[in-house]
Amino acid sequence: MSNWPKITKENPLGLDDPTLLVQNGVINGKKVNAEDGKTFNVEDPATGKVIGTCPEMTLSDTRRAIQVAHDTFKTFRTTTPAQRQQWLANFHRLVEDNLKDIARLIVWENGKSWTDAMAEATYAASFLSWFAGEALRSNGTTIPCSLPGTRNFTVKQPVGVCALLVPWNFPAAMIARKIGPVLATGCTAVIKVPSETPYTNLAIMELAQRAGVPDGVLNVVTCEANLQDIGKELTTNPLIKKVSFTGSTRVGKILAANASGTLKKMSLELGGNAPLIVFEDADLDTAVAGTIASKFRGSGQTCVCANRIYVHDAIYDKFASALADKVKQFKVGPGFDEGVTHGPLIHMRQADKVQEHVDDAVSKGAKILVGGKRGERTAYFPTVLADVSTECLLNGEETFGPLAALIRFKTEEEVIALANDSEVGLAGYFFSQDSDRIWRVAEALEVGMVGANTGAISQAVIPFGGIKESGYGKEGAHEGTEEYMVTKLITLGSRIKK
Ligand SMILES: NC(=O)c1ccc[n+]([C@@H]2O[C@H](COP(=O)([O-])OP(=O)(O)OC[C@H]3O[C@@H](n4cnc5c(N)ncnc54)[C@H](O)[C@@H]3O)[C@@H](O)[C@H]2O)c1
Ligand SMILES: O=CCCC(=O)O
Repeated sequence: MSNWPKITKENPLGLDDPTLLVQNGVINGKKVNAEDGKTFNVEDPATGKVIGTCPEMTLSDTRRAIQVAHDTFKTFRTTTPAQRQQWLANFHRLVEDNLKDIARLIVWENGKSWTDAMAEATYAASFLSWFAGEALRSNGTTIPCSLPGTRNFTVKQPVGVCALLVPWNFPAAMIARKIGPVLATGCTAVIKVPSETPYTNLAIMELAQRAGVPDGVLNVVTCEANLQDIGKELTTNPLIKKVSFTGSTRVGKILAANASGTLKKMSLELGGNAPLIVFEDADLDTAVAGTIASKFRGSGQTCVCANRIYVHDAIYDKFASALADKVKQFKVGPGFDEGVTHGPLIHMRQADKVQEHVDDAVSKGAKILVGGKRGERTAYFPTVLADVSTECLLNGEETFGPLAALIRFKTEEEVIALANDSEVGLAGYFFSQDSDRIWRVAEALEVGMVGANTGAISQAVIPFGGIKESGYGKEGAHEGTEEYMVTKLITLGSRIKK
């Protein structure tokens, strides 16, 4: 069955609800253009065709959005948890009702396959339902006193105005993971959406408004050329009290340096370079399925994608051939095409990087088992490389593309050292049926998240985030709510007895 939407002049992206295509920023609940009227183009990565425009918002537009979020915080912080839970529950229902349109927007601007896009839309909705519950769980504590005649309490309060900088690789799920706790805790936000994928973000904002979220709580800035100035404003303006960024480690460091001037609370979900280890005692089918789930999601453009795949010498050839057989069955093409399993990459430079990593590995002795070449425009054929050396570029930086690089190892000690030899530590995976080894390796891997006998870890209920240069702070789970709150101590004395 083809997933191509029915396109007309009035409904150029073929949405069931064409009013979900919003081509404006949002300030104080109003759809706005840039103050100077400038726009930038949004393209379909599969064809390079322009699918619409968005305002090239400016520094003064951004300052206006920040002021509105600041003013709105004064009242929004006083709303009850039950009221905010209701807004989030309505919002969740509206996203569920419009999953197909959200998936269509993801395919149009990010390029994902239809199956991947539907999975992302569903994943996005799950954050709203989780954080609807979290709105009711912002409990403080009572603490036994060590000072006579006093009592200690803590209360959780919203941190204030948040700057949310979201990436293009999960245009629905990442904004949902950040605005869920903003709404649950009573914060307000200015959201800088990526120039590659603004429409999915803006459709979700439209649904938030329809769910009853008050004007001024969620404000959206769209920009392309003005990115650096706006990024700086959002991380230096004193009215902003928290910054949450998902993107590259390079940009995360710039933003953290900016934010240090006013000591903002920060969450950074940055690059990964995930090791995936297949031990000699792994169940082969589980290991192959887990590797595919981890490596090829979003055509490899996921921060938790396996990047270095270490396979024990004793099962190396069997594993390599089983993985290659599965990858040969993938179909690459525009995300709406029938049977397409993997869409194009987001940019030409992303496809160039995959080619660079393949060429480098081959020049150092790797063999191409499948793929190893580009498709139409930004597309890259899912690739399996065998006999990859530990000296290749991909050992030091994530490919962020559909390249499975198989590296041979002989001992557990050796492979743990290789896996941990990285500046980043977001996710790590391994496959083994030995329960002692499962605990030993899970505890030894220097990462924020471990998948043992699975390649799929992402859920709204888990504390998602890394260590080392993969950043700090967690998203999702109760930890993800805590990131948007501050703990205030109240010590209550009693009247002195005469
Ligand atoms: N952790 C993730 O989920 C994630 C997402 C996207 C990209 N990446 C990493 O980044 C690499 C390159 O992707 P890219 O070319 O989009 O990366 P990039 O570093 O240019 O940009 C990453 C994100 O940061 C934003 N950004 C860039 N400069 C900014 C600034 N000065 N102020 C504020 N925001 C800014 C961009 O809009 C984008 O959303 C990928 O190969 C991958 O390693 C990681
Ligand atoms: O790539 C960033 C996040 C992906 C995920 O939540 O699984």
